[in-house]
Amino acid sequence: MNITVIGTGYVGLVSGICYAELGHHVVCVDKDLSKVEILRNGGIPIYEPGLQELSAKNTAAGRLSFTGDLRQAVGQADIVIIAVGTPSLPNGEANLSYIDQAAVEIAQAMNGYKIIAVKSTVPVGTNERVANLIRSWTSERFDSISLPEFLREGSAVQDTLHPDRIVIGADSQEAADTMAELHKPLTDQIVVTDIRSAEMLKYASNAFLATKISFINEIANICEKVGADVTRVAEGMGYDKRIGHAFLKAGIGYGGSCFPKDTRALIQIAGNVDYEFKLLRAVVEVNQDQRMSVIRKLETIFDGELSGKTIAVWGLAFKPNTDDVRESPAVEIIQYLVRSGARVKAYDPIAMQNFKTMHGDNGVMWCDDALEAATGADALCLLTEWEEFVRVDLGQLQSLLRKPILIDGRNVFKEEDLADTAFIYFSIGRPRLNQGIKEEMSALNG
Ligand SMILES: NC(=O)c1ccc[n+]([C@@H]2O[C@H](COP(=O)([O-])OP(=O)(O)OC[C@H]3O[C@@H](n4cnc5c(N)ncnc54)[C@H](O)[C@@H]3O)[C@@H](O)[C@H]2O)c1
Ligand SMILES: O=c1ccn([C@@H]2O[C@H](COP(=O)(O)OP(=O)(O)O[C@H]3O[C@H](CO)[C@@H](O)[C@H](O)[C@H]3O)[C@@H](O)[C@H]2O)c(=O)[nH]1
Repeated sequence: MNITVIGTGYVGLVSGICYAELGHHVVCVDKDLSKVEILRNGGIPIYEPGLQELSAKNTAAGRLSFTGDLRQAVGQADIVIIAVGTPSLPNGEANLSYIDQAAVEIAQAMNGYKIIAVKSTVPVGTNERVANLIRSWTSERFDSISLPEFLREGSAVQDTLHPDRIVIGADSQEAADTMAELHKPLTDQIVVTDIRSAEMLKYASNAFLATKISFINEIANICEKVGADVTRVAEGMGYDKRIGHAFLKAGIGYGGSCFPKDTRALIQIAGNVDYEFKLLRAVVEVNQDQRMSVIRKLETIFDGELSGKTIAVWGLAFKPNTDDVRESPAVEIIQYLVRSGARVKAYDPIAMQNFKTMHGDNGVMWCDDALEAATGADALCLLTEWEEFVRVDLGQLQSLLRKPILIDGRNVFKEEDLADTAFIYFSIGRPRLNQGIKEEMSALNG
């Protein structure tokens, strides 16, 4: 098959490279020519484990190429996949301007029958909108396919080559069969449905996972008050096959380019048909508040006074193994600390440059390694569970901090890790591990 993918963000790039890996001829198009340049030179504009090697292999095999020339790339395609961004508008609705623009550009480049698949996450009805737009520009035949993507950043290659399922929304049996054939080497679990159900299925999946996270975070908050351990609670719950272990890790809430925007968009999708999605509104509200749990703990420790304190921050990415800082909890936490007059020393193994580019310097002191950030700090907040943080020598860390205060926003340390240390340690929903009772704090503050 000749496949053209529009957009070389996470989804376009990873899926394009993986279709090439399956033996298809793939052209990835981006209007951002600086990305095309990086890709053509063998680079990858995002940090995603395993992607560079796969890209190099398939480019060398002559199956994969990158271009800014959408017209030519569409002209030679049997299947065109739209994978452009659908960011939030100020009211939470999905911004469809990139989708619309891509649709018009595809229409103008049509030179015969093609399948046009939308991989971007789009509100119900968007595939029809795309089809109508294309029809208004060209009389060439085409079939629309909704092809929602379920990859996770940080494990995107694995997720794409070994997906739990492929969802194909179609109103043409022939086009659905072609798409099923294309994805057959990846999984037997291919769900073929109508287009609107496929569009809804994507939002429902993300909203459900976000709900699990907010649920366990609320359980964690109650655990803190009643003396229970949320990690044991989640473990025990997870053995129930109807519940499962996944997405029950309590922490500082979900971030990233998908859950926050897609939960907001689904609330709007419901609102547009006069349905108030009360449960999802609460999920979003809980998530927003959860970010502040780190701040609340710091304020308790320092008697409400963060001004003049030096706070080390470990982790800026919204999760490990990615350089993505879009809607990362670290953004609001750092901004709050800076506003409160604290001096912030921050470190992330991969995401520091992205953070500076997107959110500016913020008066933060950027550090070259984790221990440099911790040195001389009055407290350390761990916000992303990067492996190098999990493996830190806690004895050495303790000796470098001015005060041995550790706020673990991701519950990475266990009781035995802390046993021989004098850390004043706070995590999420594990009050028995919260070392550092009020008297110790008074002594420290005094
Ligand atoms: N990031 C993820 O992990 C993920 C996973 C599943 C689904 N999604 C969904 O996939 C979509 C894309 O997400 P992303 O994170 O890959 O996006 P992104 O914003 O990182 O990248 C989109 C790319 O498309 C390019 N683009 C926009 N309009 C174009 C046009 N007309 N012609 C050529 N290129 C164009 C942009 O320059 C950009 O490089 C979104 O709807 C998102 O919700 C994302
Ligand atoms: O138990 C958990 C699991 C995740 N998270 C947080 O949730 C966010 C999202 O994590 P994850 O889902 O792993 O990352 P994404 O790359 O955003 O992937 C989600 O969003 C994508 C875009 O729609 C979908 O394709 C994926 O299926 C969906 O998992 C991160 O901030 C995590 O720290 C938790 O707090 N607790």
